[in-house]
Amino acid sequence: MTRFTDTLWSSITDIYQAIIYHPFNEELARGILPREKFAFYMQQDALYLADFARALAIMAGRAPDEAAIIQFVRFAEGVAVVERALHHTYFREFGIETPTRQPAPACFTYTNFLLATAACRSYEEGMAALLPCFWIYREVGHDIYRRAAPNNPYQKWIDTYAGQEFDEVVTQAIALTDTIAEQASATQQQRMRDAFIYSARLEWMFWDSAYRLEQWLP
Ligand SMILES: Cc1ncc(CO)c(N)n1
Ligand SMILES: Cc1ncsc1CCO
Repeated sequence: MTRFTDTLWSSITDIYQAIIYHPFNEELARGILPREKFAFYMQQDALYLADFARALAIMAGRAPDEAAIIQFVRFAEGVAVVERALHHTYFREFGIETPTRQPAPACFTYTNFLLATAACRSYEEGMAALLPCFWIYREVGHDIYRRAAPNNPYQKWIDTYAGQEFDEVVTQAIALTDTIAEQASATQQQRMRDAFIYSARLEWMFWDSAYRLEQWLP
């Protein structure tokens, strides 16, 4: 049986390919991504994850039953744990004492899309907007893990997203999305598809932004 989420994934295969072959991820896998670009990415990602956790917490407040409330609260907690472990390790390594407080355009666009969707659109759309954050990172993590150069300076990042723990969380997020979609109207399902695609595009933009060390103009 084809799950709703299978059709979501099929709709972003071109975006996913663009992500996998983006020079940021190619160079990260080969261990030759300039440290400056990874540091930029990490700083933006710290801002991103804080808002991602907020969006998950909003969804917890909107969830229709206890099981879903607990799921979203756990997701939010997991994000905070990863944020602390991963980012603080790399910040120490890069000698970053005060991480930036200024989101670059791609981060700003993405986090505000997630927060606005979680808060103001339907619960179904909120779920669909949040799903690529989980799912794309698992696939990218696995893909990079398979082709990663030995002694990769970014191995800890790769292991986080290629690991079993993250895999289990992502499987739960996909299952929850299918449960929500089963009860959704055709109109809501279409809105879920749209939200999923927007987030997938914004994922690509986030990596592209880091690769270009994107700044506000003006
Ligand atoms: C931009 C972005 N999307 C998704 C994840 C995975 O949670 C992350 N760390 N950063
Ligand atoms: C999606 C995601 N990103 C970092 S941790 C995590 C799972 C939170 O439980």
